[in-house]
Amino acid sequence: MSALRLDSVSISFGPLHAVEDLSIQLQPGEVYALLGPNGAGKTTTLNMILGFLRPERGSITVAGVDALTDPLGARARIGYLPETVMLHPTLSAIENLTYFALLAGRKIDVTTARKLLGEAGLQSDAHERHSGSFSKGMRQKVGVAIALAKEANLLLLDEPTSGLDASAANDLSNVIRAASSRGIAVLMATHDLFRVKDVAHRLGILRSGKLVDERDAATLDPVALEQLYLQRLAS
Ligand SMILES: Nc1ncnc2c1ncn2[C@@H]1O[C@H](COP(=O)(O)OP(=O)(O)OP(=O)(O)O)[C@@H](O)[C@H]1O
Repeated sequence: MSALRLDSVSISFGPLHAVEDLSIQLQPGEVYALLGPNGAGKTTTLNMILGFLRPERGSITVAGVDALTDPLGARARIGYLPETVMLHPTLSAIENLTYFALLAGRKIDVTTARKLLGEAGLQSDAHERHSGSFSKGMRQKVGVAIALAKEANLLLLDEPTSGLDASAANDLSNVIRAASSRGIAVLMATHDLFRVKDVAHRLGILRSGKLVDERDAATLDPVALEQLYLQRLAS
């Protein structure tokens, strides 16, 4: 069974075709990078998978659950990392994680919380500090732990490395590889071509809401990937 399947999905905002006839399929453990310039439709695609937006046409299933007829069931199988992770500033990393995990229906103890934060790359001396003092990279690591806590079939990552330093971005690559090796599929919307080469198995290029190319990432070296990307945006 596919971890994610989009068949001929389309959505418009007034006269704008934000996503048109988009079909993508991810197998368990597969890491798929959705590339495209600003306004290409990447976030809109993630929002349709999450059930925040309803496509006008097409179908979406998450681990076999129809996301259009059962959006809550589909969302229960998704761990989502938004571009900007919002935490309660007066709560510690552990308290934020246990709180948001509970909202998602999972009760986790402190030992599990520490383990998840460690897997996400947050140093142990930050686990009990108030998150109000955290850098973007640290907040994002708590967000990763929250997404992992759901034990989802699919991780959706929106621009996961934007604004991160090289070390934090590398930590994120490790998290993605570990999730993939446990059979979790990962769909990430990104502009970060280096990260795509680093972790993705497959990539798709969106332009004006249409998938204009799809490749195995292993077939391209970083220079060829950049050339392909620029060509597809120009042609
Ligand atoms: N709620 C909305 N109402 C009207 N237009 C919208 C809405 N959401 C997105 N759009 C438009 O749909 C198009 C796709 O936007 P989207 O945010 O999906 O692009 P993106 O590829 O994620 O871009 P970025 O890389 O800048 O995040 C854009 O032209 C955007 O202005």
